[in-house]
Amino acid sequence: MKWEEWVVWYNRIKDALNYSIVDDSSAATLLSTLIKDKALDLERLRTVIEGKDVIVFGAGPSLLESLSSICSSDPSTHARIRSRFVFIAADGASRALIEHGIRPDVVVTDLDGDHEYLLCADALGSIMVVHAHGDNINLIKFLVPLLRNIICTTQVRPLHNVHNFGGFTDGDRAVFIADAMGARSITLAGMDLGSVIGQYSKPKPYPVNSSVKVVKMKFAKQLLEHLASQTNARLYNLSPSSIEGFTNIAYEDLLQIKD
Ligand SMILES: Nc1ncnc2c1ncn2[C@@H]1O[C@H](COP(=O)(O)OP(=O)(O)OP(=O)(O)O)[C@@H](O)[C@H]1O
Ligand SMILES: Nc1nc2c(c(=O)[nH]1)N=C(CO)CN2
Ligand SMILES: [Mg+2]
Repeated sequence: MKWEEWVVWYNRIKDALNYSIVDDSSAATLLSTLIKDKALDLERLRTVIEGKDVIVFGAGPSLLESLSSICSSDPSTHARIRSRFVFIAADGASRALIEHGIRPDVVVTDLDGDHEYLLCADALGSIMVVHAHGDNINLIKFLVPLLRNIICTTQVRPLHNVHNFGGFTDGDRAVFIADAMGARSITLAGMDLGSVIGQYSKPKPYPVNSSVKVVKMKFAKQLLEHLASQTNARLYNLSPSSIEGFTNIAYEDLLQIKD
């Protein structure tokens, strides 16, 4: 999504959730300064995703069912899925993948997922797409120096080494990133959205089913439906949620996705 289009969404989200553009911008500048030229070249991410079929794993209640289906498949099916699809984990979902013995190819995070599993994913070689905002400045200071395979994003105006592909929550931002990197198809798993917050969405400083989280999920759904109206990528959804433009499919259909 181009900046001119994204800034309209950003202002809507900022106003609804009372975010500070000053704090969001300070976080981006901090991340840019911390990372200097340590960030991975964007071509590294494009090489992983361009022309490929991607699964974006969110931390919703249906995540475990999708992972169990993948892991309980016969070995040849499991191997075919693993070789054909790029696995992108949205923050807290990275813990579920690693617990199931699956290394995410990419993790999209604002660093409020389980730190042990974020650091583990980085150590396993996952590309860590780290998002800066006004409410994770301390997490940036603590975790970014510990990460090796890092690409940076912001939700305000991009900098030379901090990108803005659009998207708001880790899950929908992951879809925007996959689309920007030229994914052939994007399938959602664990992207239930709605008001029931999945167990892998690490407890934040608010009760799990808070109104804030529900507002975030609403914006995520609106953004995904907007992306669906613009992208050339084929869009599918293993989650039970209904997201306009994403075709609901059963796990058994996953390998039937045509290019
Ligand atoms: N029902 C759900 N519960 C939790 N996460 C969900 C759900 N449906 C979709 N997701 C996706 O999984 C991602 C999990 O990441 P994470 O728990 O870190 O949330 P987040 O984006 O950082 O939001 P928050 O700031 O509230 O933590 C979310 O960004 C969201 O897009
Ligand atoms: N300022 C601010 N921005 C965000 C926040 C948040 O809590 N505060 N949470 C997000 C979810 O990934 C994305 N962006
Ligand atoms: Mg997060």
